[in-house]
Amino acid sequence: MVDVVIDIGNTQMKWGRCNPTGISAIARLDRDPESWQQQRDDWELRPGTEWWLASVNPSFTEPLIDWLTDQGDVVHRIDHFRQVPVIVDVEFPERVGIDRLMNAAALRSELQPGQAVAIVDAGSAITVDWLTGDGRFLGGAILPGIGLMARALHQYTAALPLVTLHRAPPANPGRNTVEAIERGLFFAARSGIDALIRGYAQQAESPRVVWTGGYAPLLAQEGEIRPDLTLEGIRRVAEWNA
Ligand SMILES: Nc1ncnc2c1ncn2[C@@H]1O[C@H](COP(=O)(O)OP(=O)(O)O)[C@@H](O)[C@H]1O
Ligand SMILES: CC(C)(COP(=O)(O)O)[C@@H](O)C(=O)NCCC(=O)O
Ligand SMILES: [K+]
Repeated sequence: MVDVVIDIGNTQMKWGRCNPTGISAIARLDRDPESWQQQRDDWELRPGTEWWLASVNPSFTEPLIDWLTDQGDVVHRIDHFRQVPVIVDVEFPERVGIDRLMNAAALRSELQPGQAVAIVDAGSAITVDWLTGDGRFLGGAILPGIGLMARALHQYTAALPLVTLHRAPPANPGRNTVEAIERGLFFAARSGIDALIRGYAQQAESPRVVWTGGYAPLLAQEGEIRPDLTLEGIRRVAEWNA
């Protein structure tokens, strides 16, 4: 059974309540067990609930697994590329973040021969990955996410404030420090992603572009936003492995 899927990233964990055909509800949670209890109650989960979990952040994961086990639940982990129905064509398949492979798994059944997919996951880090039309994951790029860049600028300089990016800034020159940082954060991310997709595309037909992650709505231009892409990949891999 696949009752709930969990995607544990470096900033947040996402829970997806599953029904036989897909994900019917999503919750974003932090490290606080009280919020887990609240969500478990809201979804009326009973002891024996089966959870399928993929994580890139062990410090988040162990306390959650202990807590779920204490509730009488069953936790299955997806933590190996061999559980995933894509060919992982990189130097060290076992080192690829499992979230990146879950995104690829989510798209596996939608692939069209000859049409590659660029997968942009904009969370704590940004990943820009390449999945061929015949289901090969070819790797990609990892760059700092917007929040991470903002914190780095603040933490490693004397004068720069911590800036939160709420909306896409225009490309005119910023007339104060905050405006200047907003432009820097946004265009570093967007232009980097653009350049990568264009670069990859020189080797193939122009790709389909699929966006996910907390910052996808801010950054996405062409292509589709799929907020639950990673959870959907976990659900599919869980169904294959259950
Ligand atoms: N609608 C949103 N819901 C949740 N997080 C959001 C949203 N919009 C932007 N964010 C930001 O996205 C980040 C989390 O993105 P996410 O993809 O969940 O990261 P990760 O997988 O690395 O934990 C947070 O820093 C949060 O500030
Ligand atoms: C690149 C990541 C940090 C992204 O994590 P996220 O931003 O989703 O929290 C994660 O996929 C990871 O830890 N990867 C391991 C190295 C690799 O993918 O090659
Ligand atoms: K990410």
